[in-house]
Amino acid sequence: MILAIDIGNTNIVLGVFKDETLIANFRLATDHFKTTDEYASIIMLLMEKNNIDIKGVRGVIISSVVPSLIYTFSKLCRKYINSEPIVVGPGVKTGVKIHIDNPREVGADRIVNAAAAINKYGAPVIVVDFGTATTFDVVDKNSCYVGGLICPGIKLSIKALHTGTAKLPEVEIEKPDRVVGTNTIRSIQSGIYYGYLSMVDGIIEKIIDELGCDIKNLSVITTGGLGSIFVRESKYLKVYEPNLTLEGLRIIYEKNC
Ligand SMILES: Nc1ncnc2c1ncn2[C@@H]1O[C@H](COP(=O)(O)OP(=O)(O)O)[C@@H](O)[C@H]1O
Ligand SMILES: CC(C)(COP(=O)(O)O)[C@@H](O)C(=O)NCCC(=O)O
Ligand SMILES: [K+]
Repeated sequence: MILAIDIGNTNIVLGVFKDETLIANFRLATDHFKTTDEYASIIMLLMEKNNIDIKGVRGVIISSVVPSLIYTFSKLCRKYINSEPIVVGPGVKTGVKIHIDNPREVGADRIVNAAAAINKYGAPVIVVDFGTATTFDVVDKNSCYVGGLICPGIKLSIKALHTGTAKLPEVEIEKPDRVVGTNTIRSIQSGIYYGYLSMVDGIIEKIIDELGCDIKNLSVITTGGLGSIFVRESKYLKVYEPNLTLEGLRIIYEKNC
C-alpha cells in the first residue's frame, strides 16, 4: 500500500492506495501546532478503524503548501511507518513540464493536480481547485504547465466580509433563488455565490481565449473541498474529482520509487 498525504492550508487529506485503487481517505484539520506524535496517534487510530495495517504501507508521498508541516510529517513517516517519504518539490519527477517564471515557487498541490489531470484527461486541461484559495491551473496543448490564477477562497472571502466590517455576519455558503438579495444575509450569499460563479466562468473564457484553443478540445476539472458547489451550475465546470490531488500523488510516487 501507498500512503498519499496532501497538506493544504485548511485540511490535510490522507489517501491509502492498494495498487491503483484508493481504498480509504481521511481528512484532518491543518494545525501548525500539533506534534508528530499527535498526528501519528490520530492517523493510526483512523487506519485501525478502517482495518488498514500500517505495516502494509510500503511508501509515502507528501505534497504540502504548509512548509512547517513537511518536517512534522516526514518525521512521522520515519518514526511510525519506517519509511522515508517522497516530498513533491524540486528534484522529484512529476511528468509535468513547468513553464513559469520560477518553478520553485508554485504550490506543490497545483503541480500534483496538473499531473493527475494530464494523466486522466490529456491536454489541454484546466484544473480549478476550491480550497483555502481558489486556484486555476492551466496546462496547454503540449502538456506544459503554463501558470494560472490564485483567487481568494470562498470561505476566506466570507470571513473577510465579516472581520473587515462592523455589521456583516459570517454566512453559510448557499445558492439564493434570486440574485437580488432582500436582506443582509441573502445579499452576502448572493454576492458570494453569483460572484464566484461569474468569476469562474469569466476566467475560464479568458483562459480559453489566451490559449487560443477550442472549448471542445479542452477539459475543465474541478476539485477541492468546496469544488462541488458550482459543478453543473457553471457553464464550464462539469467534472468534479474530489480525489484528484491524491490520485496525482499516487502517479508521481510511481515515477519516483
Ligand atoms: N467534504 C466536504 N464538504 C464540504 N466542505 C468541505 C469538505 N471538505 C472540506 N471542506 C471545506 O472546504 C474548504 C477547503 O478545503 P480543502 O480543499 O481541503 O482546502 P485546502 O486544500 O486549502 O486545505 C474548507 O473550508 C473545508 O472546511
Ligand atoms: C495557492 C495556494 C495558497 C493554494 O493552497 P490551498 O488553497 O490548496 O491550501 C498554494 O498552492 C500556495 O501556497 N502556492 C504557492 C504560490 C504559487 O502557487 O504560486
Ligand atoms: K487550492
